[in-house]
Amino acid sequence: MDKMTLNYPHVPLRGTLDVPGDKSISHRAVMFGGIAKGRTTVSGFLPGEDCLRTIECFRLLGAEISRDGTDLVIDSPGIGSWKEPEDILYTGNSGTTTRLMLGILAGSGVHSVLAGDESIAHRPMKRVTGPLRQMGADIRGREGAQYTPISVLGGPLQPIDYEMPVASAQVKSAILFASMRADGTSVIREKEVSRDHTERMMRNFGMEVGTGNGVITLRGGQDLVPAHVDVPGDISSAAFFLAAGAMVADSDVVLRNVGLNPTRTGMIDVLEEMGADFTVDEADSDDSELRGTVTMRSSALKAVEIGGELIPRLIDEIPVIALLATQASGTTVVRDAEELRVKETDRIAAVAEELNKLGADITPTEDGMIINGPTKLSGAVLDSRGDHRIGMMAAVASLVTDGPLELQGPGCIAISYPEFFGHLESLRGE
Ligand SMILES: O=C(O)C1=C[C@@H](OP(=O)(O)O)[C@@H](O)[C@H](O)C1
Ligand SMILES: C=C(OP(=O)(O)O)C(=O)O
Repeated sequence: MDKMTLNYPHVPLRGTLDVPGDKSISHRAVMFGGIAKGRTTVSGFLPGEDCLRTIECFRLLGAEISRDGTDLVIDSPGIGSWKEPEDILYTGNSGTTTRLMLGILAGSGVHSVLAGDESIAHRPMKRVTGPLRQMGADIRGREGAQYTPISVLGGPLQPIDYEMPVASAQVKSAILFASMRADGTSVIREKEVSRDHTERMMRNFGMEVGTGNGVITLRGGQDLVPAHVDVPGDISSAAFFLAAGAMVADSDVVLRNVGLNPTRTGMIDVLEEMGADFTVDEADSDDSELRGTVTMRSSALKAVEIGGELIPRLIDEIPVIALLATQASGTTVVRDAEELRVKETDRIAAVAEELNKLGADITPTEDGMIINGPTKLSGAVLDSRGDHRIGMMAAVASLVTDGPLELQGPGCIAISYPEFFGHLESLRGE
């Protein structure tokens, strides 16, 4: 297994970073570009492993995808003229690819089989295959289509009126993609609003979609007009350096091009409540996805309570927020976050067990964790468990440990942030 020794505690972080492209938006740009007939171009695309899996799926379906300088160019015959893939659609470690492709393929004209890595094979899929079957989709898979491998025989679909049982943009987006091909108008009702990149991108590609008060309405059969997508930086990647800048003494970090879609900025709200010293400057843009520069300086931090509607707005940031809480004074409580148990790893167990090896005081609960701070952290051997966000949390933890930290399995970080270690070194002045 790959491993590395991180031995740079307590050095102030200083400098400016351009945050790499948003993973959720990069996936969706390829998906809309692959569905629409004609040429779609994408700037700021994230070349992370998960997004590359999405590209490979669309190549097998007959889209030509190439690079033109820094832009990604997608030439597609359109969903109506896809070819039947000659191989399985391999989704790797990517839940977003797996779940959204299910919704897209359900209303296509092809037969396909989806499978991913060992982590994907244990992530629940019935949350998607259930409503898709209600729409008439022909889907088969392991344990009643709960787990991959899953096969989809694309065909005609009926519209659905669906109340979301979990706050999940992946479930919502899969149903929206299927609804695009359904014969009639579908309605999706969310109790807690999840990231809305799919809805925004539908408008980008010339579609009409109704949104407001947690209700999304979409008429099936609309034409897509290929478009240009300008992907903002990923706030979920920026989160690691926002946390590092806030907790490593004497730091001053400028993060440019951070995506500021309000359905994603829960961490900004939490940093404010913790007493972090930062400014946000929104950039002028006529794009539907807000973006801007965040400047973070280190300061004393205090504990927070995190739960309810905030959770979907910061779900992927909870590992690094937990690390931050180990350096804040007081007891931080995270609740309503049981979804963390079905991510790439069980992130409640992984965060508590790994950070406690450094001397943190974290008690896992059914739906979150209780973190007592501040605690002094000391170097130890941590394991990413193949989960990119746990790997990056551990690497950022090494900035505040006494003594070196050995990280086992750092390679998975390329899933969402291939430039992570280069960026970390540049902030340390190397
Ligand atoms: O739609 C998306 O792009 C994502 C939605 C979230 O998952 P859920 O929909 O399972 O909450 C998030 O954790 C994941 O990293 C990306
Ligand atoms: C949960 C994540 O991604 P996915 O569900 O696409 O694997 C993540 O990036 O933290």
